[in-house]
Amino acid sequence: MAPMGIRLSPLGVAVFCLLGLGVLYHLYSGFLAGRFSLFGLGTELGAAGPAAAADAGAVVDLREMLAVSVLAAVRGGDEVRRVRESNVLHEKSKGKTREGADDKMTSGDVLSNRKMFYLLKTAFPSVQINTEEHVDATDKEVILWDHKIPEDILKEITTPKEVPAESVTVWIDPLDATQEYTEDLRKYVTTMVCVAVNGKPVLGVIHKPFSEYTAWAMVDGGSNVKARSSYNEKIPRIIVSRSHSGMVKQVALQTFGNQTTIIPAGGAGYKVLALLDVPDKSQEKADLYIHVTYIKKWDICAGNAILKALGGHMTTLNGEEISYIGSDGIEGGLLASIRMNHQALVRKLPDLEKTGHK
Ligand SMILES: Nc1ncnc2c1ncn2[C@@H]1O[C@H](COP(=O)(O)O)[C@@H](OP(=O)(O)O)[C@H]1O
Ligand SMILES: [Mg+2]
Repeated sequence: MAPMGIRLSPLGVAVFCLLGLGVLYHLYSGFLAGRFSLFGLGTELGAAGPAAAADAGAVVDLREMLAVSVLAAVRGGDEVRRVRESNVLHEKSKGKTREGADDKMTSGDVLSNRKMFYLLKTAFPSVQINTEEHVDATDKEVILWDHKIPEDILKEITTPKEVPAESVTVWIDPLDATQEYTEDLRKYVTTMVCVAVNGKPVLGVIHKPFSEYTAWAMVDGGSNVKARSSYNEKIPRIIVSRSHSGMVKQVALQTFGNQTTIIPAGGAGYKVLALLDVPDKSQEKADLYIHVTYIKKWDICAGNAILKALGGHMTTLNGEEISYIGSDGIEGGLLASIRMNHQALVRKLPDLEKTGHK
């Protein structure tokens, strides 16, 4: 304690205050410098790790994301086509599915993945991107987007649609129907991009590299594809997996009767397009898409977004909506329909857990 009777000099107090302010300034400017350097590193950290590393208040425009997603699907598709035409696929197995099928990968998957991932990551460094194939950080490719939004998108979606970057999850499937790709069944092959906002599918792109057809849609935005004018709800033609079918045929026939036509086909993207009015000649048409085995979110998110944008539905077989955040896969099978009473279809289907049809 200061002894009694000592008087504080006003000059001393002023010097003391100035020193204090200096210390505070020093500390605070260091903090700000740290913040700014983190912003500068946003791209680097974002590419290597979670989106949380980038700036927290960033927003992204979904219309721009759609433009880049279409470009990514087309560029990825160019790789898919180039590798197939070279006939050097470097096919290998990543492991087995739960049912014991080979989970295949080719150079087409890897090179398409690289193009698609880096195009999206460079344009939107702060968003979370989940992709089917491993991204090799040492084999980075910076592909710049020219910031041009194609006319057909501008015509349908007339205003920007901004959302917080941290609410966005992108799902990339660089080559859907890899099994069929290795068998040279080209019509089934697609590349897909999906954008989910808070786990809800909002933007979907499905591109067919061999017929150069692209379908895109944004929920509450617009689309370049539409539903067909009629569907057969009573005796539907049902499109199902040809290489991961499980008990799907039994489930379909048990639910809709023996008159029902079952169309085995490759690729989840192809099967969603089968429900729509697609001009591509190699595209079969169906009324329903059913899948009963485990499936990954990059296989289904784009189709889910497109169906939703057009007023259709994609749910688990129990009718539950699928959340596109968190785990990579879904357990409850898949039912996709459009212009039908989806919940009535769900009620018709047997409970797979009880019937042992899973
Ligand atoms: N039981 C399962 N386990 C893992 N992946 C599955 C699966 N059933 C389907 N898929 C994947 O879902 C996509 C569509 O399957 P299908 O053609 O059999 O309908 C394929 O994606 P990829 O080709 O992208 O791997 C396939 O690998
Ligand atoms: Mg797939």
